[in-house]
Amino acid sequence: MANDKTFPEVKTNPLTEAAKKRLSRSMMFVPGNTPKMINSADIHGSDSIMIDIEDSVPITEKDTARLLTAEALKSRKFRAETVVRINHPTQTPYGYDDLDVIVPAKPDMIRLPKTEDVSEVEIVAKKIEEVEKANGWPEGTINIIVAIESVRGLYNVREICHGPRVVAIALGAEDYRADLRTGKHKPAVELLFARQTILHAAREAGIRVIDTVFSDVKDPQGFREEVEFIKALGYDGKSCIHPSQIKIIHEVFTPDEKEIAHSVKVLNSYADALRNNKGVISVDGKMIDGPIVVRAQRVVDKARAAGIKVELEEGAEYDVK
Ligand SMILES: CC(=O)SCCNC(=O)CCNC(=O)[C@H](O)C(C)(C)COP(=O)(O)OP(=O)(O)OC[C@H]1O[C@@H](n2cnc3c(N)ncnc32)[C@H](O)[C@@H]1OP(=O)(O)O
Ligand SMILES: O=C([O-])CC(=O)C(=O)O
Ligand SMILES: [Mg+2]
Repeated sequence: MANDKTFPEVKTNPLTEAAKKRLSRSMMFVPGNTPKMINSADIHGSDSIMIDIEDSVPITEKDTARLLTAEALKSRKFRAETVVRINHPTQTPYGYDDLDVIVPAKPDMIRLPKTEDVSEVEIVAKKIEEVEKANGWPEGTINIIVAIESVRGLYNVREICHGPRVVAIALGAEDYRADLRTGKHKPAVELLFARQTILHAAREAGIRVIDTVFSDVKDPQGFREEVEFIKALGYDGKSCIHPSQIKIIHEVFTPDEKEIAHSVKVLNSYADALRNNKGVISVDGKMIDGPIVVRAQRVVDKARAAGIKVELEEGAEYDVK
């Protein structure tokens, strides 16, 4: 049973509630003109599959990719969350055609790349609303993930995060680096401001936040270090381009036994303290109070979402969003 002690409300878009229950550690890009990769994508176990009809698809293949993607979505049920990256509706001549074909195929999310202004989100949201209504689907059947890939987008990020149907945001670092006129560094100092800014805007709006791709598939150690880094910043998950990167993301983002055991101890001890009218206690020599309890509950929630059984004593559960 949930404990009735309340913590500060995290503001949320109501449409995010269903989306938030999903695991969102890994989002794998799959080029939309590669039927073989689309067909096998689900077996690799990423939390989300992002079929791309934007930059991994050449102009000559846009029509094919759009139709193949729609057909795949309509003809089979994916275990993973499905996302389709469309071409931008006003920056390219392909975006409206993408929306016409992809939205009726009912992906879980549309990814709007190179988002610079909330008005662009409104174009996508309007199309989704029309299709949902025409088909009698509940509002929020299809939501939007925006990608920030330019300085202009970054400066407008707070408003974009509050755009209609926006439930998640990602950084598109390759385009962002190009716009910034910098290159790739190790560690990626050039991305720190964007990563932090996007993260803060996402938290303020109560939406999920996913980091960019790491394109060197042959450098698993470098990849792991980057995943650990963005997790430490506060990100919910990471995009990837190759199945071999999924396991690393899940290892980093799934709480381990030690972390879970400590969180359970914190929650049980705190519930016990409250029963004894104490608001602050010590567990293993460390002070425990409200914010530490919130973090412990999030560890338990993440572990359970990943399929790990975690039991807490009566009255030690919190709804921390
Ligand atoms: C800046 C940006 O916009 S980044 C986002 C856009 N980029 C993308 O979408 C790229 C996605 N990734 C890919 O296309 C590929 O991984 C590449 C081109 C990078 C490398 O491809 P390959 O050389 O075929 O990789 P590799 O041989 O190691 O693949 C091993 C297996 O995994 C499959 N695979 C590789 N990447 C993916 C993927 N992203 N999705 C699904 N399956 C994949 C291959 O089809 C292959 O399957 P098989 O063993 O059944 O033949
Ligand atoms: O969004 C991503 O991670 C991939 C991308 O388009 C970019 O880096 O420009
Ligand atoms: Mg890009």
